[in-house]
Amino acid sequence: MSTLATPQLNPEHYAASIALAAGGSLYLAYRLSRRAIKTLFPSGVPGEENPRKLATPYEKITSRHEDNDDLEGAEEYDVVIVGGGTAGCVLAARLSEDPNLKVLLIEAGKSDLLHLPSRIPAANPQLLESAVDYGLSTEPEPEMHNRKMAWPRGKCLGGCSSINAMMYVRGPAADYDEWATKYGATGWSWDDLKPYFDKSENFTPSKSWEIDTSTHGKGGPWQIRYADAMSNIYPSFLNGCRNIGIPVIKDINAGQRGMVGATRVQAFIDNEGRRSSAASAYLSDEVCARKNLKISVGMTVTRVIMQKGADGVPVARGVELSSGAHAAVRYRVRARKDVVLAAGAVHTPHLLKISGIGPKAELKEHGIKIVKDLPGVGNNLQDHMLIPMTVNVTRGKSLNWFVKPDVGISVVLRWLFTGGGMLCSNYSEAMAWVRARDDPSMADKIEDLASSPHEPDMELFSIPIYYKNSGKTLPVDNAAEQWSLAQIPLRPSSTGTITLSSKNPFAAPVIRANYFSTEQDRQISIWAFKRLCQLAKASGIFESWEIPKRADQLDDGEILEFLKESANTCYHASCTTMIGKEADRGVVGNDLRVHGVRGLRVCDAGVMPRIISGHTCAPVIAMAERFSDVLKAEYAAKA
Ligand SMILES: Cc1cc2nc3c(=O)[nH]c(=O)nc-3n(C[C@H](O)[C@H](O)[C@H](O)COP(=O)(O)OP(=O)(O)OC[C@H]3O[C@@H](n4cnc5c(N)ncnc54)[C@H](O)[C@@H]3O)c2cc1C
Repeated sequence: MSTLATPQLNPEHYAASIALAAGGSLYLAYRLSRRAIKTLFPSGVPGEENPRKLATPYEKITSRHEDNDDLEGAEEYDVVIVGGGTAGCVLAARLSEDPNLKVLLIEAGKSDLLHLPSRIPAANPQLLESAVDYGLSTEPEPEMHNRKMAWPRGKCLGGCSSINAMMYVRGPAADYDEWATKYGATGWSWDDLKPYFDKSENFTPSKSWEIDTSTHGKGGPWQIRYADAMSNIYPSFLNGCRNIGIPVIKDINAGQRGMVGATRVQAFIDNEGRRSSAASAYLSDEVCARKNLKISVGMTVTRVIMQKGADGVPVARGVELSSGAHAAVRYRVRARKDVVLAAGAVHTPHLLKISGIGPKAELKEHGIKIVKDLPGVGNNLQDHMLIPMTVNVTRGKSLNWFVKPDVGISVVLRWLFTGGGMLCSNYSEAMAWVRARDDPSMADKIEDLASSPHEPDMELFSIPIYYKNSGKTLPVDNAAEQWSLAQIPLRPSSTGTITLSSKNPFAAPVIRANYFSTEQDRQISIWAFKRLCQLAKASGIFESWEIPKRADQLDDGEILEFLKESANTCYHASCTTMIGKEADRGVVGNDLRVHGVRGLRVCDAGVMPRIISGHTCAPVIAMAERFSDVLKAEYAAKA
């Protein structure tokens, strides 16, 4: 009978193995805790909080300080960028690549790195109404049961890119071509912007969803990938799409013509499982160490200082800034070349008006000295809505379990130490781009407002969890398996306004979105609601209706009532300082120069001539990338 030989343990080898294992564990523990400590206590946080180091204290605030445009002795920069948000971070990083340009970036909030939830992808709903949100809301919306609707806007470095849902969507190529052909925005077509989408991007391919990566950028600062910690609902969403005739396509960002189909969502999340905001991507340690770039945080620009040039044309010579509404001292800086407003589609028109540039009647009403009567400022506000519904699905599908407090702690620790797990999810799994206008039942109800007869007018969108009140209301029942499906009407015909509540720069602007103010917008949303019902039922996991109950039995009137109650902004405010001719409500020209004044540019979501049929963050970044090159070339030509 043979016996198995027992391995002989050599005591020396044994000790060495134990030492190796202990050393390895210690090293791993060190690496893991270093990551956690670095995340909790970031070093190298960008931004100077002391204004005296960057600007010149000017005078005590008096009732007449607004009439004083004196910049004598003020600290000088070549370019002063107002707003360190999505566009502002890109501009600061790219312009300061030229060591001959002295650049100042001024941000009202502080660094996003100081606000941990901003780093955690799954914490994005918790950022709304937090310290990094301005906490704005609309006026009572007449067509939405007079609801005052919350309008989040990021107040920190990175701006909205530091608080948003991280969905990376470039938008249809035809939309950019429409900017150039229909709105005369020469230089902003797809072919003009495509190289800048690529330049900004560092795409990490996914093993679970392979795409042709040649249409993406590699080596840019902005980290893009598929969020890998997903529920198992997205295949059912795609299945439902297929079953109701929506094709599944691999990549929505490939720049193809005819961008209709369903797909998985790409996100700006880095390979450490953290949000890749415009600030974390562009304001790297290397960029922040540049001697020619200064970043002022916690300072609000209260007006642009305009002086008359020798030819009588108003010129932006600098800006005034303040640490808060009750601060006794204001500071000033001079801009030798340009002041660039990148304060976003809500605050840029606000600041222009406070600085005397806007519709004459409104400026007069608030007692503001008129520098330039420019009727387009703050008009033509365009936005998308997000309107969810929720269904109950079969077991083992939804992420409702994940927001239980006891589950939460282990999930947080996993993310903190390893950068993995459910906290890497932005809840945005899959989307479909469709054309309501192609449905024969809609032919006599709506116009085709898409940028071409092949591009989408509606987005359908999968959220693998109970979703209400922009995600702020948590699931009532963690054990329930629930799935939310949302519509985002991509081509709204309703437009709104941003106006002044007073000439106090710290007073919140007045927002009127005017959602659903056209029959077109109401009809297309009723159609999308019905389409989502079909999709849910065709998904293979549908059990029953949750919000609203009896969804598929509601008549059009009841559907409209539900939509009015449950719609929120999709946070895509745009077009308030659009590129275009002055006579057509345009505020800036193709070189983003404000009409009728010199030395003043705008670069943010406000300059879009028509809201993009997609999500707005990637377009803003690409536009800021291109505009940086435009400015650098212009300055070089004059040098
Ligand atoms: C909650 C939310 C979710 C979103 N989800 C997505 C998404 O998933 N995908 C997507 O593509 N888009 C999304 N968006 C939209 C997208 O993020 C924005 O359209 C885009 O980031 C806007 O960039 P911006 O540069 O125009 O403005 P912002 O990024 O808002 O930057 C403006 C900056 O200016 C600063 N500022 C304003 N006034 C002053 C002043 N007077 N002085 C100094 N600083 C000032 C602000 O504090 C802010 O930092 C979302 C937006 C929000 C709010």
